[in-house]
Formats: sequence, structure tokens, C-alpha cells
Amino acid sequence: MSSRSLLCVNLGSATSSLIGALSRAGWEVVEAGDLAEAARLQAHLSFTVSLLLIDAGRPALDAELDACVRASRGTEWVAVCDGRLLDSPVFRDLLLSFFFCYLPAPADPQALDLLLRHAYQLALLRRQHGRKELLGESEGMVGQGPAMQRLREQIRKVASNGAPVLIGGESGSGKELAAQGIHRRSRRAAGPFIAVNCGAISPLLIHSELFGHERGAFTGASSQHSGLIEAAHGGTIFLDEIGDLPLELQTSLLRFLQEKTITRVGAVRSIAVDARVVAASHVDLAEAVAKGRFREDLYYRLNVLPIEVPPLRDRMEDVPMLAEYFLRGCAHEAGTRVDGFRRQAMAALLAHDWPGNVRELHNRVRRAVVMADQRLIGAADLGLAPPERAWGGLDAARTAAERDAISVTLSRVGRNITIAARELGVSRMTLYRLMDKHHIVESRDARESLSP
Ligand SMILES: Nc1ncnc2c1ncn2[C@@H]1O[C@H](COP(=O)(O)OP(=O)(O)OP(=O)(O)O)[C@@H](O)[C@H]1O
Repeated sequence: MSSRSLLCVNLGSATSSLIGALSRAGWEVVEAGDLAEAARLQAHLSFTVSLLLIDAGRPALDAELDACVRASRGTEWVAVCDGRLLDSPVFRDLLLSFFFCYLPAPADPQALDLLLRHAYQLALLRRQHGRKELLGESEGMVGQGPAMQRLREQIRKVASNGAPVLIGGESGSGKELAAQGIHRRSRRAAGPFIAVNCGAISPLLIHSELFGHERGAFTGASSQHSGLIEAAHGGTIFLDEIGDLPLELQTSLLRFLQEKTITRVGAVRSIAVDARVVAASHVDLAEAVAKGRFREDLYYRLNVLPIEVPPLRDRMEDVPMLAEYFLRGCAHEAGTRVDGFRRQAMAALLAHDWPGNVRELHNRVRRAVVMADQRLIGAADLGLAPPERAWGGLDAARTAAERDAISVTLSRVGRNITIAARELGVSRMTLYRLMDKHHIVESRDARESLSP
């Protein structure tokens, strides 16, 4: 049986033989002699299961114990307690609310081991479920760094409002993904999400593409055609590169935003359309307004809820997770044996400044999966030069090396935490803590559940 982390909060007179028996049964026991120590350990380490050993003779600890148990997250509690403690309503309450199970003291080590295993399985299930929920809420956006957390929070907030949203950010940074997230979280989620790249449609066609046309409205209009805004009725219309919209169409869009009606080209009557507008631009629209290229009134109408998607170089902590996510997707598609990054490849990814943002990262990984001759991707496969060893200080170098070593090892051993910890020469608990620090996802399942 592999070793499992167990926090043992010993507030009783449990003998070392019980702890010894649990260690022999495969538990990696970390003992806390009092609640303050337990709180300290919980703050720094993650325990799947926690065991409370408590005697009736202890002075009243109710409030402290309650706080300690409540503060613990992602752990299943098991108690071994003197039966007399059950007379205390507060203790009984705590057991009933927060504990997986309890055994009367003195506990038989074998029975306790079995109970702890059950609690362990339940904790794993809960974690997996929790992670899926978290990823489900992540709008299909990979990344756990502070910038992404902020972006998700903004998406969540604006989604519940019906006002227009203006998304700024460099090309390839994920503006469309953010728009999809807003739609999916809004009350319009069951309606259509229609994405239009205003810069990609010929100026001759864009009017009728967006607003539709009547039969005979212009040469070649042999039948009536409803436009993309109408198609978004009940849902969201995402207008990408809104800065490229010709000025006369800006006027029609402004009218739509004000009156919620559109007029097809060649039509005499207008049609009511209920579609939320989410627009995006990689150019600074305020500047375009100043230069007379964008209508000021439209700018203010659109800019009710502004969101900025940060460039990838400002959230480099997400690069390893994104790279691995794209690698799984591309390798699966291509059916190759490529399944990880060499240390220097990861270092090269972290040294690059990503002018093309996430799209560039995706493309480089896609290329690498095709180019790699070996199981691990090298810097050259990514079209990047191995970075020079100028790390900007020893601390940064140590941090980067630590992150690389963990990512590469996890990839190589198929995300098996026990084997990776052994190879890296640390305990599983230390590895979990380091993964947390570097925002490295735990399992292949987690990544796969990120797939759209
Ligand atoms: N956080 C992310 N997680 C996973 N994939 C992402 C993320 N951000 C962007 N991508 C992917 O990167 C690519 C570019 O994203 P997207 O099209 O949303 O960028 P954009 O800012 O709208 O680009 P443009 O301005 O060129 O239209 C897409 O394939 C998208 O799925």
C-alpha cells in the first residue's frame, strides 16, 4: 500500500504503538501535540485525512477544536474518543457536522486503519469532484495564477448583468474565450453565441452580414437573408475587432444598442432583436475615438462593463499548465508517444515573451508534437532557442529550476505522485505543497476534464 498523509491531532493519551501501527499500515503520520500546532501544519501542508485522538479528561477545548476542524479544508476527519465526550452537546455537534466517523477509545489499530482508508477514499472523491467543479467554472480557461483568478471573477460578475461588455487585450490572449465564458454564465446560456470578426468581413458585405437584407436590396440579393445579429436573438453576439467596423455601421450598431431593433438592408420596417452585445478590440478604442475613427457615443455605450484579458507575459505562472494542457490535446489528436517537455524546453517556454500570447503557445506546442523525435519535447521542437543561463538572480533560478523539475518529472511518470515524489527525493506531501506553490495541476484526469 502506498503511503498516505495523515494528520494526527493527539489530544489524548494515545500510545505510540497506535501511531506505529498506522505507520506500518502505510500512513505517513504527521503528529500535532496541540491544536495550535495542528493549525500551523494545516496552513502549510495538505492532508487527505485527519485523525483526532481525544480523552474525556482534557480541559474544555470546544471553541478551539471547533475552529481547528472548521478551518481544515479538503480533509476527512476521523475521531477516536472517550465515550463520555459524547455527553457534550458541542462535541457531539462537531462530530455530526464535520467527521466522517468515530471510534470509541481505545481503538483497535486494524479497525482504525480500515476506517481511515474509507475516509481517504471519500476525501479523494470529494477532491476530484471539487476540482471538476472548479474547472467547470473556469470557463474552459486554463490557468490558476492571480491574473486568471481575477479575470474569472470579472467574468462571473459581468455575466449576471445584461449590459454590453467591452473586452480589451492583445491578439491571441483569450478574448473570445472570455466572451464565451460570459455567455455560458449568463441567463442567455441556452441561447446562441454568435461570434463575428468585424475585421475579417469585406466592408461591402458586412452591413448585410450583420443586419441582413431583403430580397432585391442590391444586385445579387436574390433572396431574403437574416443577419448575424438576428441569429443571436435570445443569446449573445460577440463582435471581435469592433474597431474595424466601418463608421456608417457604427451608427447602425449604436441604434441597435439604444433601441434593440435592427433594420435589414432594403427593409422599411425594423425588427426587435434581443441579443446581448459583447465586443472586443486589441486596439485602444479610446485612442481610435481621439483619432476620429470610432464614434465616441458608441464607445461609451459599449464600454459599460470593461474587462481586460492580460497578455501571457504578465501571467507566466500559467505557462507550464497551458503548455501541458495543449500538449495533452495535441498528442491525443496526433496519436503520438510525445508526452512531456524537456527541462530546457520548459525553461525556453518560460524565457519567451509571447508576443502572440496563448495562441502562439498553442501553435508552438502543436508544431513540437509533430517535430519531436523523442518522447520529450525539446526547445528546438518548439522553435525556441534554449535559454541562456542568465536567470536574474539565484532565487529566480532556483524557483524556475524547481518548477521545471516538478513539471518534467510529473510528465515523465504519467502524473504518478508517489513515483514523482520518489524521483524528486521529497515526500508526497512536500510534492503536493510545491505543486500548489507552482500552480501545477495534479492529475491527467484534471487536465482532461478541462477539455472543451
Ligand atoms: N486561458 C486559456 N486556456 C486555454 N486556451 C486558451 C486560453 N486563452 C486562449 N486560449 C486559446 O488560444 C487561442 C486564442 O484565443 P482567443 O481566440 O480567445 O484569443 P483572442 O484574444 O480573441 O484573439 P484575437 O484578438 O486574435 O481574436 C484559442 O485557441 C483559445 O482557445
